Amino acid sequence: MGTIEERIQKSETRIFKAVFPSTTNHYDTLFGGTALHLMDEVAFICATRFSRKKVVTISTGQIDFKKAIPAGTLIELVAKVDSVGRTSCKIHVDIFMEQMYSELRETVVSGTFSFVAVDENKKPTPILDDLD
Ligand SMILES: CC(=O)SCCNC(=O)CCNC(=O)[C@H](O)C(C)(C)COP(=O)(O)OP(=O)(O)OC[C@H]1O[C@@H](n2cnc3c(N)ncnc32)[C@H](O)[C@@H]1OP(=O)(O)O
Repeated sequence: MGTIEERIQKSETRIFKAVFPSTTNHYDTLFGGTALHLMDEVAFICATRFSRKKVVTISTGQIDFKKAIPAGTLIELVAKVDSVGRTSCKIHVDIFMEQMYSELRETVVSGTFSFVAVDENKKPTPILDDLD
């Protein structure tokens, strides 16, 4: 299955979304709760692809909303393993905002999510067990 570093590279996970009005609030910007939902989802996919085990969210770190994300833009969520413990791993997520009709791209939201690998009894189990 490769080294930890190779698994971290291979499990980097990216999702693009168009910010349509159905996802925005009354300011015409992406609703914060929707951003959190998408971040938890991409972090979950990344942790799952990294460990190839059942994982559950145990905590979130600080989430920084640096800029509002207007309707009519594109966003890319990028999740990457930040650190690895015995049964847990921490995933860093950035949301990049892109204009549709120019190359302008900037980081607008960042945060971390921690996951624990669980066994069939829902108890913590080693996050990796088949390292080369
Ligand atoms: C994908 C989803 O939608 S999941 C839904 C939301 N999440 C859930 O429902 C999870 C509910 N929580 C639980 O079931 C339990 O807390 C479990 C199974 C995750 C952990 O059980 P616990 O007995 O509390 O875990 P334990 O104390 O042994 O710690 C396990 C790991 O979590 C880490 N951990 C514990 N608390 C935290 C925390 N607040 N933040 C970050 N890591 C933590 C520990 O350091 C340990 O990591 P390590 O082995 O890498 O050093």
